[in-house]
Amino acid sequence: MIEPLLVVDGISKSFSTRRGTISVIDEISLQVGTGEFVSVIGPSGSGKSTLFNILAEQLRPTSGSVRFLGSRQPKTPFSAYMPQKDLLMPWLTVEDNAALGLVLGGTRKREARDRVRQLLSTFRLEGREKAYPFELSGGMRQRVALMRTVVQQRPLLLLDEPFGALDYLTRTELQFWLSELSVEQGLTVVLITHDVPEALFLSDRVYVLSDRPARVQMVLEQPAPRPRDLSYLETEAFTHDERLLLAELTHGGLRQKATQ
Ligand SMILES: Nc1ncnc2c1ncn2[C@@H]1O[C@H](COP(=O)(O)OP(=O)(O)OP(=O)(O)O)[C@@H](O)[C@H]1O
Repeated sequence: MIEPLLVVDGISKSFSTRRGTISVIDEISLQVGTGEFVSVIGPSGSGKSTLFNILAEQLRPTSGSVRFLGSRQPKTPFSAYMPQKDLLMPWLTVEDNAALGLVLGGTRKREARDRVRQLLSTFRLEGREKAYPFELSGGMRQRVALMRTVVQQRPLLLLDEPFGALDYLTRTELQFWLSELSVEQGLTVVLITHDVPEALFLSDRVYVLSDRPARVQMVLEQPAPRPRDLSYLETEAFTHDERLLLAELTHGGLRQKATQ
């Protein structure tokens, strides 16, 4: 039994607006164990970012509970969050951009740079530490942004569509790399994605959300050992689950819309 790190128990979230109260999340429960890779996939506008903001302790649920069970450093958040956009500062070098999260959290610049340098080869950025963002490819920029998140050594990583804006080949290359990295570094990850193959390829478990208000519509376990390689994409388990998920997300969504 994998030690649970995050336990989300029946959380709901609603917002008061001028047009009344809107319910965005409805009784979502999920669990993430130490070292697990979990994906959350759902239709656009279903409430994924709201869920992430709750997991990142930026928002409180209206009801239900979120428990973080791993130990955290005093006064630091439990998770490190990588948003969709890389948010690299154009005037900072690769190493200073990667160190920024640590520096903002109070680590001295020198120590932060040292920690970043130890990760440069893992993130395939050796020799590029003095480069500026405009000198980097899209894939490199995302690796810098991910390094900024990983170097903080928080118990939980929250990745919000990290490869959504990249071209197909770069995205695929980074998915393979992230699969290896997450196992090598023992990362515990929750990933938001719209990309069905990405969710299945990377994850131990995929939570499929319904249209708003988001409920857990389906949970797909992916028991094949990680990291996976190209051959996993040809397995019967993968193609079966890919079809199932696509049907759920398209037909399920359409069915719901038709009855609303
Ligand atoms: N602070 C807020 N006040 C009112 N409504 C909000 C607020 N935050 C989010 N919403 C609404 O909640 C719904 C879900 O938004 P959210 O950004 O969580 O969806 P999402 O699944 O991440 O969308 P996408 O996939 O398009 O990024 C939207 O209808 C949004 O307008």
